[in-house]
Amino acid sequence: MSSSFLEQYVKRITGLDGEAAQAAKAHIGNLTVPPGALGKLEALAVQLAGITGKIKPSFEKREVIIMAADHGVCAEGVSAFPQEVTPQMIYNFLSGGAAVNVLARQADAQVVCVDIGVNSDISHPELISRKIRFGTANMAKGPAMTREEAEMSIETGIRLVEEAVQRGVNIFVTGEMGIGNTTPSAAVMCAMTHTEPRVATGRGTGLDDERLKHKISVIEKALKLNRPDVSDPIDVLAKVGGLEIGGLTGVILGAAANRCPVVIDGFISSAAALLARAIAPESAEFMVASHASHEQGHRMLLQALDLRPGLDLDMRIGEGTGGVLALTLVDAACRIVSEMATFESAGISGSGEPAQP
Ligand SMILES: Cc1cc2ncn([C@H]3O[C@H](COP(=O)(O)O)[C@@H](O)[C@H]3O)c2cc1C
Ligand SMILES: O=C(O)c1cccnc1
Repeated sequence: MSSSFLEQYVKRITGLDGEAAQAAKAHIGNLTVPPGALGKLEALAVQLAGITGKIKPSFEKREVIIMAADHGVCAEGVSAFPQEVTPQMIYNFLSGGAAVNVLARQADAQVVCVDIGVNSDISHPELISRKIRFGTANMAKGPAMTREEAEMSIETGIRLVEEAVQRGVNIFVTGEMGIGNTTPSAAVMCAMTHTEPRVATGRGTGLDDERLKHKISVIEKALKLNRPDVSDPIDVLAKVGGLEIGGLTGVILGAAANRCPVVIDGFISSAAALLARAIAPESAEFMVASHASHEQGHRMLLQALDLRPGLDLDMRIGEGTGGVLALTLVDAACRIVSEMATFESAGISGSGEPAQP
């Protein structure tokens, strides 16, 4: 990494608070259920304690950051939808009508939409304009962007999180919009996890068999042509990534540096998580997996991240939808530790005592 900002910034990211995590584990062990019976919710409660240093945390101020950008590789016909859907959906987000808006309202989360690289001029009083360039270049013909632009995208995500933390936000959800973005996400996954494109690549918005085959060949071509240095996440991002993927990498790093949980949405967000972890391994400890997307490759990607998703709803849309839905699991984990009775307080016999004949 050559950026001195990033190099300095990631030094702030340190691991979980082991003492708080241990205390939460001990507390959960006393709750009125058989040991371990609350499954992943217990693990989540322990993680949240380790993240915040509090046994009974709560997350009132939640934000889903939707990074929006376009992709030059769309010229190869890798998406079932045209590129103009990216700005059209941005206006939909800003007027509250998209799937993520509905689910965010249910979860009481604020939706923030960022133009980090949309290929057209868009303006709206509520749109955060941080355009780095008008879409990436076509990675099937050369690098998607320069190293400087890749670094700038990460820095943009970090700065947005820093501003949000100043406003009191204490949990983040990753979201994105960018027609074509399952293609660079699959390419990033291939590079970072040494996976074959035919395994990592899915249908995105709904490609048929023939177009899926073509998408796989475009990703193979892009990887062969650009030869991303797999030991250098910024090089991978610059050569075969996307501006929103970089922005989300920054959101994850920013959340980790501020000791906030960051709920990882679907396939695109998980590709960003791979990059964040490669830049700062301890950032992984702040990630909460939301759902297993229906997109091919996502389960394998989550496995590579060592993340276990809480939800499995066959969703394949991104935007942050799975992430905001999973806030209910975060709330559940928080409520269990703060509201449940213990064996002692409820006067219930623990498993250590012999059963009455
Ligand atoms: C109407 C509409 C709304 C969306 N919301 C998220 N995506 C999702 O689909 C796109 C990725 O799929 P692909 O790589 O196949 O283009 C991204 O924009 C992603 O956010 C949408 C896509 C569409 C068409
Ligand atoms: O899992 C996702 O994030 C996803 C899947 C398909 C299309 N867009 C997003």
